[in-house]
Amino acid sequence: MSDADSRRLLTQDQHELQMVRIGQGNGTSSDNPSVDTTPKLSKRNSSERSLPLRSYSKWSPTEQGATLVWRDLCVYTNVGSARGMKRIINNSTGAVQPGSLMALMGASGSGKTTLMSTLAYRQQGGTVVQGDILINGRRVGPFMHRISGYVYQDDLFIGALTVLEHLNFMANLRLDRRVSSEERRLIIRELLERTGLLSASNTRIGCGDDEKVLSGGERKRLAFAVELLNNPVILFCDEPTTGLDSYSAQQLVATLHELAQKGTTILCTIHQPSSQLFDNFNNVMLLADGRVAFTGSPQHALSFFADHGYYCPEAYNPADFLIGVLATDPGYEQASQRSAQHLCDQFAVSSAAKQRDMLVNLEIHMAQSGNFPYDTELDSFRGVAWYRRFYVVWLRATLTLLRDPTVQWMRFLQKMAMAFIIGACFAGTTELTQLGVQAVQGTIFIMISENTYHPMYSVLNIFPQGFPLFMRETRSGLYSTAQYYVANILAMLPGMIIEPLLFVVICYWITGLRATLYAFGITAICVVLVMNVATACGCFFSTAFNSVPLAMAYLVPLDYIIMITSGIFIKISSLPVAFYWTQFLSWMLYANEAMTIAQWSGVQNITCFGESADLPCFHTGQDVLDKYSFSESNLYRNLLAILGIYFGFHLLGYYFLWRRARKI
Ligand SMILES: Nc1ncnc2c1ncn2[C@@H]1O[C@H](COP(=O)(O)OP(=O)(O)OP(=O)(O)O)[C@@H](O)[C@H]1O
Repeated sequence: MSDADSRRLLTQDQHELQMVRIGQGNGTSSDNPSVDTTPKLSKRNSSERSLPLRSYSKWSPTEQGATLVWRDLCVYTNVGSARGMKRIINNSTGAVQPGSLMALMGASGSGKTTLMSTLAYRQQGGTVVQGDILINGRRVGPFMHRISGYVYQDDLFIGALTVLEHLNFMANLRLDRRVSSEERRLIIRELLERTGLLSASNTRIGCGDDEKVLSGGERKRLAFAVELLNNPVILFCDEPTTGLDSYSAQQLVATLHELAQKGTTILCTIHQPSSQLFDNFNNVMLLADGRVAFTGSPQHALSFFADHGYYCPEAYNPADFLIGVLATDPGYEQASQRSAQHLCDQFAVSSAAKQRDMLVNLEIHMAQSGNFPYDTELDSFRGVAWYRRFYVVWLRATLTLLRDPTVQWMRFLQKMAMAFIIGACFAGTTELTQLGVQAVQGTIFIMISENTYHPMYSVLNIFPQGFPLFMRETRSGLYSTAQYYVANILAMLPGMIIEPLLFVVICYWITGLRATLYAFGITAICVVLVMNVATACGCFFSTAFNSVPLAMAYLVPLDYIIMITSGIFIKISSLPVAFYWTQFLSWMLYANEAMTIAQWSGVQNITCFGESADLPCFHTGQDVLDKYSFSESNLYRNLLAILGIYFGFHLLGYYFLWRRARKI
């Protein structure tokens, strides 16, 4: 019998629904909730899981396990100013108890990810949540990041790191500050063993085109290992088996089952699990278009569907059957939506729904009537100090830079090659003659532009590329936007000093510019500042725009403005009034003036053209400075101005990153 046929079979006689217990094996024995009869559920001892209701005396998910309930939950998302808000989750009510492994299933687009991320307090920015979500009677809040783990559908890692390094960084950011480094090492080792990653601990995670990278299954297991670091009492997994072969998927779900048996509450969205995989779940919630079509045990799901005319054929995968009934058939959209909605209506008035509501109402009642301190357990956690977080983020950014040849080494080699080429082109031309003046000014301009354009464009990708991971980690409270931004800038800084310095050393001496320590020092300082300010400008554009092409589209006109006002192409005093302000942004102008002063200050003996006394001639360095409207007294002002622009761009860069992080 085909799936479509089975879906259309109507029931002959309606069975009375069996009472569905929410949380198989967990009897709701506490009829008198005022008595604290709950045994302390050591999270790691499944034999003590007989009583699901928490104690009334205190709030302690670690001891009692986490009971997650939600009632009348609606989630709306903003779909643009013209279309307003779209309801994605529609009056959903449900409960998951300690020790249960619940599968959240439904057709694609039914709202599984949205529901789960909302329950985990990790919903997208711009969504509006209505209704109650409680953990052991306490409304969910930022504390969820501390007591829960969330394995995302798409794994995001820094490919340059090894498995062990990644776990170390995460342990440093997530674990209590009092966990010693030896304990941390043992925790990581245990997790590597548990997730079968021990042999891959020194393998680079990789990012696809690397030679040695983790397989899809290993990446998934690494994502799990990270989430298990701080021993979460509740674990959310978004399609953890997608992309895995059946053996890896089976192993992964078996690990989840084991975890659940030890008392962890697990909620897991899953796509078309095999029958064998499906057997591991002791609870299932079925969604159709944001509504709950069923919640309870998988066996009861099948009998509920059968009661309403949908028989699962023998030897047919029950998970496929349940999802198939709720899915929209192409060509029969309205009919299949109507039948799914009908099932949702039937479930809403079923005894299974009433049983679920009892537990949910009891938890909400306890939340409203209970009078016990909530924060005692959370207060005992000591997060990592801010400077330690900063150090870890900086170290990670530095390692990433060092290991990514396209960011650091290629650029470095290219810069050295350019220094030799420029030096060779101008070698022997920078004499104290009229032609020498042109050659010196040309060398200065080339040195400035070489250290402006390439660095500026090469960092455009830095923030967009790391943005998804940054968002995920910053939302989990691992670090702040400021820590991330400054750590990344500081990680780049050594390269941004060493690279231009080597460039100047090579280029300056090959071209034969003015051989005094003063002139060389000022030139070197200017070139270092120019490279840093250009990078700061690139960072600003990379945080202000969503994509590199968009950032480039706006950066190119700015480049021209800065170049035109560099003092080489037009005398600044003759700029049209409308463009007069542009010179204040031009670090090329400030650097050009400072480097020109360093080359020509105090020079008295420039040789004139021999042939004609009528030709214009620079006799002294002052003549050269006058030609460009430069003034010796501006030297230090120029250096300070470049520094000012540098900080200005970074402040703007930080501001835009902060703004984007807040919006999403
Ligand atoms: N930010 C958003 N803006 C507009 N629509 C959204 C947004 N987020 C989710 N949706 C819509 O809400 C519905 C539910 O999305 P969700 O990702 O929760 O479904 P899902 O069941 O997890 O799907 P899948 O199994 O394919 O991952 C989809 O129709 C989706 O297009």
